[in-house]
Amino acid sequence: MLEENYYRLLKENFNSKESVVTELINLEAILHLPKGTEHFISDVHGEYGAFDHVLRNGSGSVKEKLTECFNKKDIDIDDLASLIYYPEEKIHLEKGNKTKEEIKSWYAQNIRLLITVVNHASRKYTRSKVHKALPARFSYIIEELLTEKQQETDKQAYIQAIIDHVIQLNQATALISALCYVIQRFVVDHLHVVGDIYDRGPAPDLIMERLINYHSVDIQWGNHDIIWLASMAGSPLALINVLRICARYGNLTIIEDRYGVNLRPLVEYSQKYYSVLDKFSPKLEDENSFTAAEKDNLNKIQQATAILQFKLEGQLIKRRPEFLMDERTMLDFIDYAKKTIQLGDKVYPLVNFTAPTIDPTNPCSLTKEEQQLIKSLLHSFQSSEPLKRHMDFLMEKGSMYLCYNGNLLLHGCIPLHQNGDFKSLRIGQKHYSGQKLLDFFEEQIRYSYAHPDISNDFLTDLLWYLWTGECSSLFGKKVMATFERYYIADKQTHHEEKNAYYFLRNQEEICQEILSDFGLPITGHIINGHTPVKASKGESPIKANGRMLVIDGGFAKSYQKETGLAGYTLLSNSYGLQLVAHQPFSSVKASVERQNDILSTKRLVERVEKRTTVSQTNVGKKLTQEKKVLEKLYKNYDFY
Ligand SMILES: O=P(O)(O)OC[C@H]1O[C@](O)(COP(=O)(O)O)[C@@H](O)[C@@H]1O
Ligand SMILES: [Mn+2]
Repeated sequence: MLEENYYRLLKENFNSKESVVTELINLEAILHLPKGTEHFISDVHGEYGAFDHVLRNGSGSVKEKLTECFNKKDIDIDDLASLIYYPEEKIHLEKGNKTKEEIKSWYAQNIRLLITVVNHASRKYTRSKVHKALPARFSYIIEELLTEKQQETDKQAYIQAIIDHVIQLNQATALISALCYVIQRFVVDHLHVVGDIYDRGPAPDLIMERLINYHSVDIQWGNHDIIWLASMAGSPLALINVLRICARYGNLTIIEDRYGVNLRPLVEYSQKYYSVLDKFSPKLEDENSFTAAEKDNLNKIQQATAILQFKLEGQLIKRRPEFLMDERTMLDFIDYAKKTIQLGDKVYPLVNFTAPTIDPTNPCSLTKEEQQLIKSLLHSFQSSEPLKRHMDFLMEKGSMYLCYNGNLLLHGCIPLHQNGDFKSLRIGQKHYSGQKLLDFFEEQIRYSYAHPDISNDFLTDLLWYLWTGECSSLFGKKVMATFERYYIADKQTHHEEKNAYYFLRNQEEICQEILSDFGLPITGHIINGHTPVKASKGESPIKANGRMLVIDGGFAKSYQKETGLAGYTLLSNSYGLQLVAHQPFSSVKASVERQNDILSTKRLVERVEKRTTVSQTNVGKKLTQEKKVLEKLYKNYDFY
C-alpha cells in the first residue's frame, strides 16, 4: 500500500509513459559519462585569497583544459588563463591598454576562444546539466554558440553576427565574464574541504560565503572548525579558545566587525588587569596594518583569554573524569607564592605568568566579573545572525568523515595504539573506536548543536574534547601544550606527542585495516589534512604505497616557512588521482598583471586502466537506484 502510494506520487512528476522513458534514457546516458573531477582542499585557515585562487584555477585544471584545446604556439595560454581566473580585472587591464577598435577585436577573439574551452570542458556533462549551469541571462546565446561548429565555414558568418551583436549592445564584457565563470564551474564537478577553514588567517567568513555559493561541496570538520561550532553550541570554553586564537593572530575584526559580536566588555576587562608582555605579541601577516595601540590591545586580550581558558579547562576536566585529563588542570599545580609549577615529578619556574584574577585557594574559579563577561560574550556570539548562517552551513555540509567513491576523507586521524590496534574512548560502560568512535562523535555534535542553550552538559563538553582530547580524531596528539608554550621556558615541555597513527600511517596494511573498518575497498585511499607536510625536509605527501594522501593545503602563511611550500591539493578525475603542489599565492593583481599563477606542479598518484564512469561512483549508485524505480513505474504505469 505504502509502495503503491509512493509510485502514485512519483507518477505525478511524469505525466506520460514517454516522459518516464526520456528520464530513463537521460539517466542511462549520465551513467556512461566519464566521472566528474573531484577537487580536494584542506587547512585553508582563513586564507581567502589563496583559496579563491585555487578554486578559480581548479588546481591547474583550467590550464590543463587550455593545453588540450590549443596549440601553445598559437595561443598565449598564460594570458588566456589569467582572463579565465579573473575576468573583470583582466578586462579592466586590457581596456586601459587598448584603443576602442583594438578592444573590440580583443573581445571577439576571446569570445571565440572561450566558447571553444566551454565546449571542451563541458564534454563530460549531459546537455541538461550544461544548460542548468549556464547563467540565465546568456544561456540562449551561449547554447547557440556551443551548438554551432566554429570550423564550418557556412556557420562562420552566423557566429560572427552573434558576437558582433553582443559587442554592439555593450554586452561583451558581461558575456566574457559569464563564459569564464562557466569554465571554472565545469573544470571541477565537486569540491571536498578536508577541514580547518577557520583560525589564523584573516577571512574565514569570505571562505564560507564562497562555499555557500559553490555548486557542489562537502566539508570534513577540522579541530579549528569544531571550536567555532562548539561555541555556537554553547561552550564558553570553546569560545574563549576562539577569542584567544583570534587575538593571537590579529583577527578580532572577524568576530567584531564581520560577525558583529560585541567585544567591548572583553577589551575593557583585559585593559583593566593586564599589561603588555613581549611573549604575547600578536602574530601578524602585515605588521603595518595595526597601530601600536591595537597591537597592545591584542596582546592583553591574548593574556586575559589564556588565563580564562585555563580556569575553565580546570573546571571542565574535574566534572568529566571520563576524559582522563586530570594531568591538565594546570592552575592546580602552581605554587603561587614561588611562581613555579609541578608537572609530574618536575618543578619548573613560570615565565610571563601574570594572573591577577586568580584566587590561589581556588584557582579555577571565575570572579563574578568574569562570569558576567563570559555570559555576555557567549550571548553575543550565539546571537550573531551571519555567524549562525555560516555555522549552520558547516553543520549541513559537514561531517566527521566521509566515505566517497571508495576513499575515506578525514581531517585528523583514527586514534591508534602503538601496535596498530584501534584506540578506544570509554564513555560509561561503552567503548568506541574506529568508525564507531567517529559516528559517536558526530551524533553528539549534532545533538549538542541543536541545543545551544545548554552550556555545561556532557555533550557540549565533548565538543571541546574534540578540540584537544587524546582520543579525538580531529586532534591526534596526547596533549595540547598551550600552557607550557606560554609560561614555561624549558622547550621539552612544549612538545606535543602525536598519536601512533602518524607514524603507522606509512604502512599500507594499517591504512587497509582502517579502510576495511569503514567498509571501504582496500584499494581506496585515506585523504588526510591537519599536519603540514614538510616538503623542504623531504617529507612526501604520498604514503603507504599511495594508500595515504596528506593534503594539508598549507595555506596558513605562518606555517609556510616550515613546509617550504604553500601546500598540496588533490584532483581525482576519470583517469585517476593527481597531487598538486602549490607555491605561495601573492595577490590577485600579480596574477592578472604578471600572470603569476600559484605555480602548481602535478604528480600522478594513480592512473586507472579504463576511464572511470559515473556508474562507478557514489552518485552513479544513487542514479542506478533511481533507474530501477523508474523502470518499475514504466512497467506498471497504467496500474498506478
Ligand atoms: O602555532 P600556534 O598558534 O602556537 O598553534 C599551535 C597549536 O596548534 C595546534 O597545532 C593545533 O592546530 P592545527 O590543527 O593547525 O595543527 C596545537 O596542537 C598547537 O598547540
Ligand atoms: Mn587541524
